[in-house]
Amino acid sequence: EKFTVGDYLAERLTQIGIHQYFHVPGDYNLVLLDKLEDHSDLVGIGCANELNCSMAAEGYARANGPSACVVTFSVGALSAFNGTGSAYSENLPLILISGAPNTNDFGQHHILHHTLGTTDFTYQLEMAKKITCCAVAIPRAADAPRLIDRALRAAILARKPAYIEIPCNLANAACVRPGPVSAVTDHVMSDTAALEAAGKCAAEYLDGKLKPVILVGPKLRRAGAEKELLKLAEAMGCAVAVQPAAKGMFPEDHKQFVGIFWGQVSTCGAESILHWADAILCVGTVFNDYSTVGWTAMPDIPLMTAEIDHVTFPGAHFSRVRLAEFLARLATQVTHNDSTMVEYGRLRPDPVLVHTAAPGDVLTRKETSRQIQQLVDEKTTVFVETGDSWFNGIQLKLPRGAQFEIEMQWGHIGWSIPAAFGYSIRHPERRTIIVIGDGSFQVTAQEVSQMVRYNLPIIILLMNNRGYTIEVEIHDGAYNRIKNWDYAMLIQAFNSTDGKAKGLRADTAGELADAIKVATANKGGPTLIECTIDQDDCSKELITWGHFVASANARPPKGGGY
Ligand SMILES: Cc1ncc(Cn2nnc(CCOP(=O)(O)OP(=O)(O)O)c2C)c(N)n1
Ligand SMILES: [Mg+2]
Repeated sequence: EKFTVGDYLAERLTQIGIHQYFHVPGDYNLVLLDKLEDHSDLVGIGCANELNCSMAAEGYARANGPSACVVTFSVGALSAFNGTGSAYSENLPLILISGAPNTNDFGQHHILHHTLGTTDFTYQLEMAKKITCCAVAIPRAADAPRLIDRALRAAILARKPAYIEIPCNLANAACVRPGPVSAVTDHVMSDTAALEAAGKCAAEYLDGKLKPVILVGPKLRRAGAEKELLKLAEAMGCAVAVQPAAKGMFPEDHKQFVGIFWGQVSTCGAESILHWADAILCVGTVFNDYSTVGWTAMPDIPLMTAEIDHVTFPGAHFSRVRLAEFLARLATQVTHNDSTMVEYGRLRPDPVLVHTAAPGDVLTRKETSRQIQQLVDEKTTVFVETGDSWFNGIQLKLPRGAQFEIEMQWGHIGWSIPAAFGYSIRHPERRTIIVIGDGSFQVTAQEVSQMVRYNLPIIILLMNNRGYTIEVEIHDGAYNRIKNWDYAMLIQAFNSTDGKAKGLRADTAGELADAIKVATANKGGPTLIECTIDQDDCSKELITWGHFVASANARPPKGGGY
């Protein structure tokens, strides 16, 4: 049996830990899909469209590390670019694989279907170069091993997406078998001298401070350094705050957890201790306009930042220092200093009494959050979608083991439906819950049908506040109104004759409680619960945050702009 380029790719994908890949077929990738399907350790998962396919791969990557999305040329890839952009901005090694025109058509002035109708087919590779850390197009079968290995290795080292373009007549072309996978997966370890120096300098720097704290950012998990961070935090004994995009990356039941630091919309009084500190060790942090509440919550002291592959603090920079190794090294050298925890003990806000609505009460956002909170246990992963769901989700208390997924950097509405689907394909043993607004749901609703097909008991809490409320709070206009759907009924449509999904609607607190009982009992498929809440029932955090983001967007151009 001839070993081919498609077999080479299939073998490498399984070797780097991918066992399910997401695809939408098209005539430029059918032979390639045959090859991937032939591999005994690979399972192809079909999606309704390439946007959702790429977002499913993005969600799979959150659970697995590497992930793969296989699409057809141009009409497929350009939609998949959106999930690729999400993977880039969220630091996930998604491998975007696209079929491409027959090599005999290149340079022959042939006009081909699915292309722009010109004889230049290079535009897709050029675009892919901008949104990946490595983009390759295989020109001949002999080049396939070198180029495929280069792209996969780049993605794994950088935790960024890579792009591989395979002409439709090369997938089945003869190819050599791959060499040891360590050539692709072995990490570049820290430079020992740099690691040594960084640990020593950082320990001295922190020793010179009276009240150091740690701020955890979303790149911590991408660097695989959560365990080392926990050890360092316990060695220091200081307060640990978490950025909203990193929620769940430090245990919230830990005695040193002081809340989500998000400026004026922080939780548990985290901002009070961040502002009191005289040193902030920022681990994998991302300070963007949303996480700094329109630039109003940038810490105002010089920062010490530990990144995936370097460390900097006032007067120092150390390259080639891998985050996990740096944190482990520092934990052995740092002096215990719990001054910020002592102070936090005096600042910690009193626990808020959460009101329990009566069963007949009209359903509110707060009551919905209270009931969702009861669903979250150590085996639960909560996906929160762009919208007021961000603010409601951030308030959830995560028990040890509970996971939280959010897409605050890319912020593509609708991401959570396909992403949670992809995540759940990799972690069917976890309870996956999605908290999503009506506007976002309308973007990618089709992928609920894959949850039906694969009998995934995902619970979707659809917060129907009749429109784009997060946008209303930033800047309102008629464009923020949308057509309402019968969301519960839509789920019946996805069932057709054989599905096990349930679509429910809750107008009162009692109906929500009953619906949640039905959802947790429904093991054969997804359950969507449409929570009808008042259009103005949105979090005060969103309103506050919206004001600052709106004014950040409204800053006039420098020098009058002409
Ligand atoms: C792909 C994409 N297109 C447009 C936007 C802008 N945007 N951000 N949030 C929204 C509205 C979200 O509305 P919902 O999901 O209903 O959420 P809430 O009403 O805020 O609970 C838009 C239209 C976006 N974030 N992503
Ligand atoms: Mg809405």
